[in-house]
Amino acid sequence: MSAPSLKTSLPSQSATWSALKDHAAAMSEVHLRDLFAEDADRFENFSLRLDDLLVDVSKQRITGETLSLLISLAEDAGLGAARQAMFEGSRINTTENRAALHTALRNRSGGPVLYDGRDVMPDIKAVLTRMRHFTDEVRGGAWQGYRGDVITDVVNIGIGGSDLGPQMVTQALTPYGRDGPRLHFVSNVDASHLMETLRPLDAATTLFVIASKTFTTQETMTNAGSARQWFLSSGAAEPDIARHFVAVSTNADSVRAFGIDPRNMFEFWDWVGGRYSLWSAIGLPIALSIGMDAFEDLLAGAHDMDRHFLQAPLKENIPVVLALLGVWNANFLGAASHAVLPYDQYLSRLPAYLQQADMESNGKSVTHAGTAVDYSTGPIVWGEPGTNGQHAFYQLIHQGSHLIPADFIAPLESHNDVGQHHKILLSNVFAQTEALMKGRTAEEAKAEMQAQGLEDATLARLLPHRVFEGNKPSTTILFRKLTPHSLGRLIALYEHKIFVQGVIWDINSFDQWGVELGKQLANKILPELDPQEGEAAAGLHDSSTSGLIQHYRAHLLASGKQS
Ligand SMILES: O=P(O)(O)OC[C@H]1O[C@H](O)[C@H](O)[C@@H](O)[C@@H]1O
Repeated sequence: MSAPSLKTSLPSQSATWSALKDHAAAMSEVHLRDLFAEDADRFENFSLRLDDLLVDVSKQRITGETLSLLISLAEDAGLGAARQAMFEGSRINTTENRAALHTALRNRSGGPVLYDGRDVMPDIKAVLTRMRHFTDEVRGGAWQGYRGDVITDVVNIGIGGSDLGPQMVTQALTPYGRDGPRLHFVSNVDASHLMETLRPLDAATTLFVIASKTFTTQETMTNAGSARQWFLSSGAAEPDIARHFVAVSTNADSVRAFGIDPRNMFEFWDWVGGRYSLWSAIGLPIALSIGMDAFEDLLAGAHDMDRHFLQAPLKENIPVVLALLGVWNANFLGAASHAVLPYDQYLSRLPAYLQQADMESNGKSVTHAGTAVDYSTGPIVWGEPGTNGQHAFYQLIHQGSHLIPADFIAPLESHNDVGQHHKILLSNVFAQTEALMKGRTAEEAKAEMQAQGLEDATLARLLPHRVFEGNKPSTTILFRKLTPHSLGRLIALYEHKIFVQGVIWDINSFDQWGVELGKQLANKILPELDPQEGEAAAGLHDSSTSGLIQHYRAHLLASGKQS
């Protein structure tokens, strides 16, 4: 299918956008406390469910009218057709002329998915079968290292989408990975990352997964080359590389050129975006850790969310509603950022994962047609697990000068049912969302200080500091337990949320041209760092960049490390 046609006007020029602006102005004096006071069923009226997943949006600054207007905005944007186009393999990534078919990777329907008239499902299934065979062999001990040992450690070398997804998921599913090899992730080109990871490892029992969609990424190729050297310096010979290096890529030629046998390559395709690729062979480290059955549960969880996203009416559609609330908060209430606060230590990399998923997707300033937008697009995504964040940056969320909508994410059951820990954890989730919503009025703060017996003068001095405005929006996402299935569903929920926002803002969520310039300049500067190259840096750059280059070259000369 070809790309959808380009729009000629901005969404901000629509009548619905104006109506939303008027509505936001009318809502500006309304406090969340009033909305709860007016509607005893607000929780029921503004929470969404899918099986054991509960998404409570009642603490968002919305009314029924807000949601209706936002749904009109989604309809104006042609969300239904756009969603269909993505699932059906249209080339919705218009600047790279590609589809974004990550949903096919987890398609469990048994039906075909056509791309350019060809069903992609047989290729997907073939790779899944190869992944099953390989991971069974490694986990079962049939795959042996060059000295006949079982593999005890797997090092994934990749960056961005070839690192964050597998790393976040592997960590999140630690309880399911106890019978698999230990997983390590090396991404940074800073050699300290690689060397500290390799230091305790034995080359004879270590398997490297070189993960790169393009197989040209500077960091990954540099780390992979050094890992190969480390491996060979352990006493292994060139032919032993076949037992210890596998590749995950779309680029068979470069894999071969690197010296990895294409039989040890797990393929994926250009219609899988890097940040949407954990469902493909990029998920190999996940499958090595938790086993292929559990990996397929992860896919099944994502597929459940895909079906919900495709089928549920817009106002009951969880990714759609979360996307619309993000638009409301960003474009009509002025929020520039969005906090992701998982109350689950296993999900500690979720904020980092969602930073790439969201900010690389929706950090754009022109529409599909190339017109500059006059509204804000993707928010700054950040966060840390609770309760840690409460003792660090929550102060700013409660009393700072920025409006920071937050997602609180928590399972009802812990994998470590010890004492009161989980109840304490959940009591903090509920308390934080309540405090953010309600705040503390001057009367309440005064009464509390009077009860503490503070003198009038002290009370008057402290009062402004002890008042909380409240009215801070949050969403609470609860589910029974963190499992491969519930995690797959949660990730797909965020993927679709990001997609819907891209549709509303009329931006291409699937390219990342902004990353290119820095890469190009780094490649240009690298040879200039060599002091043997004369005065290479002079005149080629601005005075700051040249000055920094010269400073480093002078250091190399002075320290005698010329090359
Ligand atoms: O998988 P690779 O081709 O090595 O790419 C790794 C990453 O690098 C790029 O800079 C992109 O911005 C990311 O979207 C991508 O995930």
